[in-house]
Amino acid sequence: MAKENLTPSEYISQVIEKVKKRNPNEPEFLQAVEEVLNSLTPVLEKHPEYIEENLLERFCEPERQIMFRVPWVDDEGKVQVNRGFRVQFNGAIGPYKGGLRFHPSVYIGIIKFLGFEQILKNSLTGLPIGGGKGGSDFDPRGKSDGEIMRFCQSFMTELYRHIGPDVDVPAGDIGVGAREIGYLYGQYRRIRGAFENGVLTGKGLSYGGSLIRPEATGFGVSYYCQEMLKHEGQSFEGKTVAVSGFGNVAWGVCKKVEQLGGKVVTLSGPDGYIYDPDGVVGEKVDYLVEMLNINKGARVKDYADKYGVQFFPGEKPWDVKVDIVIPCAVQNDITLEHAKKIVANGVKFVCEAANMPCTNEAVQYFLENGVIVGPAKAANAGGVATSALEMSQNSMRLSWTAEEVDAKLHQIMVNIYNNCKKASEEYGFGYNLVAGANIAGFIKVAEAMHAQGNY
Ligand SMILES: N=C(CCC(=O)O)C(=O)O
Repeated sequence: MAKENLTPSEYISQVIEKVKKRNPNEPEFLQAVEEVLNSLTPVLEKHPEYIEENLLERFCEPERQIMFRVPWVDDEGKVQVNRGFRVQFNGAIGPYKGGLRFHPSVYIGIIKFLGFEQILKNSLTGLPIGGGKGGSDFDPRGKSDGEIMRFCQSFMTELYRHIGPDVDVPAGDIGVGAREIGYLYGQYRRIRGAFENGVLTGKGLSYGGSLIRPEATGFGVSYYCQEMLKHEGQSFEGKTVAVSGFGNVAWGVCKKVEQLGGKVVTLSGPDGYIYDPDGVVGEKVDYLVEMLNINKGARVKDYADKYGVQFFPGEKPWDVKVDIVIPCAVQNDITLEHAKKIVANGVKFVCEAANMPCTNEAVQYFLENGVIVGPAKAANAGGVATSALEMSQNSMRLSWTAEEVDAKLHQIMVNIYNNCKKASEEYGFGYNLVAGANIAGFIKVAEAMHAQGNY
């Protein structure tokens, strides 16, 4: 059928079928695409030209997918080989921008789901940044500092030819923290022969990093969740929060939730979860920073042993009766079964801090049962937004204070929340932040793609 004869929903179904066929065995990428496209029918009703110019199929196909070999030498002198990726998904509104994930689970499908989400997330920040993502199946856990450095140097020896401050600006994600960014940037500068510190974000303060960037994702999701609570006439004051993960994002959430009057009572890792009824507060939040050093092979059980709290081996924290759930670990952390337990516990707020932490079935169940869901592409945009603020500081060759950056971050998150709410209402979804985020994020990119011609 010619495109112009398709209804919006027929066109969306056709695009989803093509994405399935073109990207077999990439379930996470397909999950991300279906979740977004199924919100866009009213947008296509308003913009039939997007069907005529097949904009949606272009939106779901990365502009560029780069894959490369990463050989490196371990401490025993043996040559190891990993695979590196960079997906430059959509550059219509700015240079590609997105993290690097170093984790054994990484394959092209993971990078494409992350890159696809990043397009909409970066658009929602209101800042001029396109969507991209990269990484490797390299496992940093248990590696020495020297092995991490040699891997990063080899990874950048390939990646540098594809990136630049106005081309593609990588940053951290799972397994890539300030240390890795430092080694990556050092190799980039050595090869490029130019300072160009705007090429990576999450840098150390001594060479152009931004204050608040380490805390930004956790702070941002807390600000977004605060707006969700305000809409119901509530606040974090006296609230208990269940968090999964115990990395950088969880740390920022613990710190900001405490500042806002609440307390996080669970943390989780691959080994299980802890329950601390007194809350992960005060110096216990600082201990999280120590645990962040993955080289120590840190386990969340270490927290339970240190503070004498309950540890539940091999389990997830979704049985715990709390007021708010904020998943900060990995994709598909909350399944439909978990969602049923969370609803049965009377939880009314789920705010996604990790990327795609709930299955589509879990999100649907939450929405059907009166739970307010803050979607990851909106709620966890504080990290990349602060990365863009780092880029701004680098371009101007100046540094803002922590208070200035935190205030800008807070305002960005309030704007994102308001735009999600407004888009949802305007396009007939009522108060549905999930649909609103997809619509608000898509509209700006679609307008830019339309204006730039149908390539
Ligand atoms: N890992 C990040 C941050 C990416 C960035 O700061 O460019 C994300 O937005 O998922």
